[in-house]
Amino acid sequence: MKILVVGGAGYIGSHMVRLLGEHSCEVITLDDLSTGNRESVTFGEFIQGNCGDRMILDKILSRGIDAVMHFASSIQVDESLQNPSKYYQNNVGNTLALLDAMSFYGVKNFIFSSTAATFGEPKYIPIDEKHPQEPISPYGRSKLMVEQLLSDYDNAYGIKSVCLRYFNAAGAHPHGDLGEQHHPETHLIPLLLQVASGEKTSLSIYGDDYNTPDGTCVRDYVHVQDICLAHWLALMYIMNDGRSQSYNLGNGQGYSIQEVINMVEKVTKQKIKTNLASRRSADPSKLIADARLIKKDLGWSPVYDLKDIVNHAWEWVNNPIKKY
Ligand SMILES: NC(=O)c1ccc[n+]([C@@H]2O[C@H](COP(=O)([O-])OP(=O)(O)OC[C@H]3O[C@@H](n4cnc5c(N)ncnc54)[C@H](O)[C@@H]3O)[C@@H](O)[C@H]2O)c1
Ligand SMILES: O=c1ccn([C@@H]2O[C@H](COP(=O)(O)OP(=O)(O)O[C@H]3O[C@H](CO)[C@H](O)[C@H](O)[C@H]3O)[C@@H](O)[C@H]2O)c(=O)[nH]1
Repeated sequence: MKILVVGGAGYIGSHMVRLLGEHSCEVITLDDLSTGNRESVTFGEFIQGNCGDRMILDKILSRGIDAVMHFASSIQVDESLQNPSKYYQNNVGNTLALLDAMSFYGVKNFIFSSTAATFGEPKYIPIDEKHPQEPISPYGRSKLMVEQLLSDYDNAYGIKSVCLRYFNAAGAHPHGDLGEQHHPETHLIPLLLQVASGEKTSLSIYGDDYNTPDGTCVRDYVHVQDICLAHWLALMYIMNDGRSQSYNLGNGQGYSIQEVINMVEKVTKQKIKTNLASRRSADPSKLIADARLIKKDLGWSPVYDLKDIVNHAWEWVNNPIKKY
C-alpha cells in the first residue's frame, strides 16, 4: 500500500510514519515543517511543502496513492482565538485543496485527525459519538467544518473517510527515541516533564475552581501509539470498502491536572513546583471519551495507561540521542 502522510513530521504523524513502515507500507510524508521536525521522519520519502499547494499535490497524487492520512493542522486553541484566520486558512482551506486534488486523481480513502475540541463544553460524560458538537474555539470549529464537508465529499465524489476524534494525545514511542516536542510547548505532560528535568521552574495550573472533584480540569489522556493503532485499524477498514465513519478516541478514564502531577512526581521522583494561574480561554472543565464504538466496530483497544504515558514520555525526555 502506498500511503501519503500529511503532517508526518509532527508529533503524532511521525509515530504513524514509523508504524506504517513497520507494516511494510510505502510511505510518503508531506510536511511544511511549520511546527514539525525533519529528523522525526524515520521512514519512507519526505517532501517539504504545504498541503494546500496544488503543484506539489499534482506531483505526489499522480504517482498513485491508496490512502491519505491527514495530521497537518494548526493546533493551539489559544492561538486560534487570537488569529482565527490562520486556523480557517490552514485547517479548512488547505484541507479543501488536498481533498479537491484527491478527488481529481481518484484517491478515495482519507483518515482525518479530528479532536474532542469539536464537542465544546460537554453536556454529559463520557462523550460518545451522539454527543452534540458545539465547539467553543475557532480551532474546534475548523475541525468540525472538515468533518462536515467530508460527508459532502463522500456523497458527491465518493471519498470515504474515517474521522478519529482524539482526546488528549500524550506519551512517546516505547523505544524512547521518538516523542513530543512542540515549539512552543503548550501541552500539560511535556511541560510537567520540563519542570521535572529542571528546564522549567514551575507549572502554571490554569484554574482550580472548575466543577470537578479537585477543581482542576479533567482530561482523557491517550497514548500516541494507541492513536496510531487506531489509524492502522481505520486504514484496514476503509481500504476494505468501509463506509465513512467518525470515532471518539480516548482511554475512557479522566485525570485531573493534580492527578497528572501526582503521576509525574511518582514516575520522575521529582517534586513538581506549581503556581495557580487564571483559567485558560475555551478550556472545557472535563473531557472523557466513550470509545465503545471504535472498540466494537474496529476492535481497537488501548494498550497503555497514564503511567505508561508518563513513563515513555520521561524516557524520551532523558534520551541522550534526542535530536530535535
Ligand atoms: N496533540 C493532541 O493532543 C491532539 C488532540 C486532538 C487532535 N489532534 C490533531 O492531531 C493532528 C496532529 O497533532 P500533533 O500534536 O501531532 O501536531 P503537530 O503540530 O506536532 O503536527 C502537525 C504537523 O503538520 C505540519 N503542518 C501544519 N500545517 C501544514 C500544512 N498546511 N501543510 C503541510 N504540513 C503542515 C506541521 O509542520 C507538523 O509537522 C492535528 O491535526 C491535531 O489537530 C491533536
Ligand atoms: O501549562 C499548562 C498546560 C495545560 N494545563 C491544563 O491541562 C489540561 C490539558 O491541557 P493541554 O494543553 O495539554 O491539552 P488541551 O486539553 O488543551 O488540548 C488538547 O486536546 C484538545 C482536544 O481536547 C485539542 O485537540 C488540542 O489540540 C490538544 O492540544 C487543560 O485543562 C489545561 O488548562 C495547565 O493547567 N497548565
